[in-house]
Amino acid sequence: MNDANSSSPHASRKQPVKRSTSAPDLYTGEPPLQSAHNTWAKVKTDLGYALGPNVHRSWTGQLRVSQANERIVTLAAPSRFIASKIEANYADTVRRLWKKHDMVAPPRDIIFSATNERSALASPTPRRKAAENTAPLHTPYLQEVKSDVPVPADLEETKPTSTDNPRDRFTFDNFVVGASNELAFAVARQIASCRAPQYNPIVIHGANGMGKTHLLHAIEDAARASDPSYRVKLISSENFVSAFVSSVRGTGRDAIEAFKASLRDVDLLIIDDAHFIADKPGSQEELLHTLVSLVAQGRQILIAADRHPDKIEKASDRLKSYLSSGLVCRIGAADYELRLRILDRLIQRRRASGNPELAIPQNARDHLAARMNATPRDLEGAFNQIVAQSEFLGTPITLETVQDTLSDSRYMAGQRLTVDRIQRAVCEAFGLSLTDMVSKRRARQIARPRQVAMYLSKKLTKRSLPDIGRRFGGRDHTTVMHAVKRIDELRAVDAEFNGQIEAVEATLKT
Ligand SMILES: Nc1ncnc2c1ncn2[C@@H]1O[C@H](COP(=O)(O)OP(=O)(O)OP(=O)(O)O)[C@@H](O)[C@H]1O
Repeated sequence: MNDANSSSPHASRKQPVKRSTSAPDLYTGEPPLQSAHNTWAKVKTDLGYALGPNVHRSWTGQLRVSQANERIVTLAAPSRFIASKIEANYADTVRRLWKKHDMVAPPRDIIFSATNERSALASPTPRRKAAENTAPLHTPYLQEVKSDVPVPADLEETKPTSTDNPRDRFTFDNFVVGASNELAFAVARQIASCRAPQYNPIVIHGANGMGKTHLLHAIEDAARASDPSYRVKLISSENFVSAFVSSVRGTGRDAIEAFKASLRDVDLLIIDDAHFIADKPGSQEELLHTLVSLVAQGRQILIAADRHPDKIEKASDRLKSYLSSGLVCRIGAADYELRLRILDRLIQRRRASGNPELAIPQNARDHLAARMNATPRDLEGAFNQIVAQSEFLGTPITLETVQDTLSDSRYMAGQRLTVDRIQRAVCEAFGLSLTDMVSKRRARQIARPRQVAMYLSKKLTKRSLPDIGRRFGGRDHTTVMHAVKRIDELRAVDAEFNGQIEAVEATLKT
């Protein structure tokens, strides 16, 4: 469990641990290549949102994991041209998302190479072969922690530059503060000051893409900078679950004790995406014990989740009430003003990192901020799409190009709808709980709104009928088909009912 202690710089300095570069992942027990494939699958999904489907399909979507060891993951593109474009424009995003999905033991470097896709995927090539086949374009660090294991000479072609570090982006300075996030921001600054906890545990919640992970990383870095002896651990709940499960499956009590020690030997424990732990009772119990024990010792706990702890279905009542017992703060939707300021910050950053000439006229900015009434992540995705298009095609950004991109993209809130969002909107409109929505109950006042949600899911998302059925308590696709048909019929004959559905649709599109 060495990595679990890696948040203590002293620990790693005192006892440098030499490990085989092909050792299994300490938390999942998977071989590095398998682990990299799994992480890449998650990163790819996020890239589709972050960069937009078109950019992703043309560039990052063409990457494949070709090699991986504990420290270096090589992503291979079909050609050197594509690899170099990705390195120049999207590497930062790939590295940041990789770190997000592999918080516990991220590789130190991610390399973009041009290589023969098929042979690279067929099997991990020996090092010499890698030197022949791959042409790494860059080797930036994913984390500053130095390893005592020498980097293979063939992979140490170029040295990192400080601007390559994705963590540079997730700072307090880069976080734009507005009415919807000022409480979370103030709380984050307070936590990063490493003072004795005033509130404990602290929960920051908000919908996806609202900046929770950004704040968590900012806290982690600022706390370490302000007091290097302050031990901070930031872990996603997914990694918590994997680590816990492998410790339980590991060899005897030692593995479990090591797991516990790794999480309890900290001054600040930060857990991201806590809602993922919801339907895992064993992990929930362990998490609760960890939190109680740390709080009792005066250690600070910070949890991020996509909703208020009370609303995390399938979380135990004890966990919910414990999480709600400290300070709970919400990051709400960004208003127009905030979106405009985030956009300005994105422009500044792009100017500083490779495109000093970048110009977006005020009317195009206004349009972008006004239309992108979704999350900061969506705004960033649309911005990346517009800027990439202009950079690749060498055309200026104008109101028309922005309008064109937005109308032809999936960035608008209405097109990024999820079944979950639709279910929540319908529940709110029809005064029903989410538990009822996905329950087996067939009372009319529950079954009808459920049908409405199924109907809207079919109409407004790209999910298949079986997929939608699964998200409604494991129902069959024929049930969804029936719902779609029934709601269509009712809309045609019942104006009031039709009006209700139009109102829900309108809410979903704002
Ligand atoms: N207030 C803000 N100022 C500047 N950038 C922001 C702000 N809020 C979010 N962002 C940016 O939006 C993107 C998404 O943020 P982040 O990943 O932190 O969201 P999240 O709430 O953790 O989402 P998820 O729950 O899906 O993990 C990041 O690139 C982040 O830097």
